[in-house]
Amino acid sequence: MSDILYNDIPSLDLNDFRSNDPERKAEFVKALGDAYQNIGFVAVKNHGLSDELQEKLYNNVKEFFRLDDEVKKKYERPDIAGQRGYNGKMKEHAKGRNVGDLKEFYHVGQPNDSSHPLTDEYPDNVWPEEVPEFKDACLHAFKTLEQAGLDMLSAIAIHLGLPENYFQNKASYGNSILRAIHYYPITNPDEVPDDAVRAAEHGDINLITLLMGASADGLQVLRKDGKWIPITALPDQIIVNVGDMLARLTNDKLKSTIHRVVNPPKEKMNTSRYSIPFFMHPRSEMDLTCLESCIDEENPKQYEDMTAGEFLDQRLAEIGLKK
Ligand SMILES: O=C(O)CCC(=O)C(=O)O
Ligand SMILES: [Fe+2]
Repeated sequence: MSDILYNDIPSLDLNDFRSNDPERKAEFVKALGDAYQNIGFVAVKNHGLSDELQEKLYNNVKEFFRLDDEVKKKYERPDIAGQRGYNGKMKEHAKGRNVGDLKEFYHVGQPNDSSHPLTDEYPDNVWPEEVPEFKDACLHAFKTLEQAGLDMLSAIAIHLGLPENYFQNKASYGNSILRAIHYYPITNPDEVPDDAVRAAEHGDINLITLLMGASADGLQVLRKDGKWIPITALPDQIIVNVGDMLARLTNDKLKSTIHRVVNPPKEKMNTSRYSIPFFMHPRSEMDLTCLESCIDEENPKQYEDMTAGEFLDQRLAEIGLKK
């Protein structure tokens, strides 16, 4: 299985897993496990986000990014490493790089829930007063993607031989982030640094990422033979990929595959691209120590023991968001 070179990422139907038909469920888990041990990415339909919700979300996100930079800057929160609110152009760079990405983005985190004991762990969300429906659309998408993510993690747990509910109390009400990204138009390509790109190659930090909007050109994944494969999701699919936290926990049995967003050709540099990833994080206290079942003579332990919170802090410093 691990020798296969995919030309495209596998497509799955989340309703197969959500059905009570043991055969459909088992086939879903098998296909997911095979894909995650190989290329680390799948495309998934029946994720629960309706067309109406996606349209409402994108309309509000576009309206926000159309505001003047001076207005958007009111919503910056450098004191919390930009983990809520607006992050300006070229602020973030991939680990190991100095040049910032050609993007601006807005972070929405776990909403406060006074009935939850962890509510004080999370900073308050920031909402733009100029776009009144932004809040409602983001929170609705957050909760829908969180549920889809929990279902994906149940399937991953089964694949790993863990109890189906292994991730539930670790990843429900976790430190997840919905990130609305605007890859802004470049009117004068000569003005940006030669090596600046929309999103330089990177692995995601979190457990899994659920990505809305990969139907637009630009996203590519690095296949293990070194070839970049363009991702072309259908409009009714989201992309779900393994992040570095899940790779750590599984001692790289599940692959956090390097990916990037390339610039359009010069004549199209003055166009926008939007995407909305949901970075599914566990609660900060989750222990990411490699699972014993993923360590053997052929696969010696790759990572030191760390909690999710410690790993996140380390990475935020490495990508320029935390000083
Ligand atoms: O914009 C995309 O299609 C992907 C973005 C991404 O990889 C990220 O934000 O981690
Ligand atoms: Fe990413």
